[in-house]
Amino acid sequence: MSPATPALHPSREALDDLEVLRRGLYGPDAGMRPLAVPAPMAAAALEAGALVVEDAEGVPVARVEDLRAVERDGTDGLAGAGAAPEDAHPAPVLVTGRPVWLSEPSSRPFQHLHLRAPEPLAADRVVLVEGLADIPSPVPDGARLLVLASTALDGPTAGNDVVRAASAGALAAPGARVVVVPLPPDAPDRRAALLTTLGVDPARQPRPDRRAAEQTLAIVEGHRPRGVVVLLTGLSGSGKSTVARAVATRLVEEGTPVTLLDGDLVRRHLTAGLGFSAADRRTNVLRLGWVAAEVAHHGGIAICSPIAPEDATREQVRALADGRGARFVLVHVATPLEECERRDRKGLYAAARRGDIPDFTGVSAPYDVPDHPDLRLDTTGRDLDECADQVLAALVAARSGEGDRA
Ligand SMILES: Nc1ncnc2c1ncn2[C@@H]1O[C@H](COP(=O)(O)OS(=O)(=O)O)[C@@H](OP(=O)(O)O)[C@H]1O
Ligand SMILES: Nc1ncnc2c1ncn2[C@@H]1O[C@H](COP(=O)(O)OP(=O)(O)O)[C@@H](O)[C@H]1O
Repeated sequence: MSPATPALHPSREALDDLEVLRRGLYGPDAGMRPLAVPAPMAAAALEAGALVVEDAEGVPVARVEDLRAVERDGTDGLAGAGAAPEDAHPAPVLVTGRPVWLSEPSSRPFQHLHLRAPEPLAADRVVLVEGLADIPSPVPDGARLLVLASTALDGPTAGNDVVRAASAGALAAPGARVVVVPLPPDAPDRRAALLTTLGVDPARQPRPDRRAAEQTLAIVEGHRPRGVVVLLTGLSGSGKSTVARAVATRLVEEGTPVTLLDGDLVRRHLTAGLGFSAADRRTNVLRLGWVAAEVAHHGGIAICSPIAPEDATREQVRALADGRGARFVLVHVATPLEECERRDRKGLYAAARRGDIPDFTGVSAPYDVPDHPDLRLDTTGRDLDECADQVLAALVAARSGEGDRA
């Protein structure tokens, strides 16, 4: 029997690099950069001959075939092999291979601006933007603002600000356009390959007018409304994470901070070690609810997307939010089981039906349908933007007080 293929969750920089490689933006001959893999996982992966790379949401984005270990200088060999056997934390092993692309990576802020394929950018009009100070003021008409920065949902990243500011500048310049490439930092080789592919000569770039560049970014401060906890509950595959990410993305794009507590991510960090017994699920959802209520207590917006199968536990989360002076919005993502099972994005229903995953919600574990959610959303055949609009409307209503219950 062939050994199972281990799954790695690499750094955001490594995922960014894979995304740019996948789009062909480093040129046709570019290969994969080595990935740092914990030593025990590397040993298992090398034995299996392959490694699956998953993004932060657990979506498999690539399978690395023909796997081999490389030394830090790029030569073949088992990096870290010199670590003493008694070392509890042996150095990570660098591995590389041939990537076979799987699912599209999960969406993120400004994804619609990402360059998806090598494309001539009218080199004489390109302005390279690697930080706020590179954004000319005013932006020349017809400019192509090529932003080399990573954007992300999790936490304030400088990249989000840079893209927002570039977009603001481009709005005022007829014919100007912003394109984003999430180039990893400290990768001069990759930067050079990208610019060659796009036909951009950095030596011929205009010097940016650094005057008042930071002011390009309009930060709306003003009155701070009350915090909100949004709990999206529903079966696996119903669309909780996808809708939650879409809502969070909209908020980030308009400059509103948001904390996204996705079921899978929470289980990897905050509630690592818990299983899927009824008791463990309760603990999982309550811990998540507690953190969300803390975020909302300080005026923030927390969007949570666990299955949260028990009505009583969901009501406890409501009480936690109430207790911290925050508003609570319950969204039932009511996509029927048949549709969730048809989607089966992660292959879990098939495994549950085979009996490989016990206590699987909707198949072999219960789900209490909420009686009176603030919003019920069946995503079957629905446009994601419409679903996000509905959740946003409920969120905005709650934030402004309209959504309060007696
Ligand atoms: N037995 C079983 N039942 C349901 N789900 C399972 C199970 N085992 C693993 N998974 C995966 O875990 C994700 C659900 O975790 P949650 O923390 O949201 O569940 S719960 O609220 O504690 O019930 C769920 O993710 P989503 O598909 O995003 O909902 C599954 O990927
Ligand atoms: N309107 C929609 N809203 C959300 N997801 C949708 C919609 N239409 C189709 N889908 C698809 O359904 C799947 C939902 O998966 P996911 O968001 O991970 O669900 P969950 O987090 O509930 O397990 C994704 O593959 C998504 O592309």
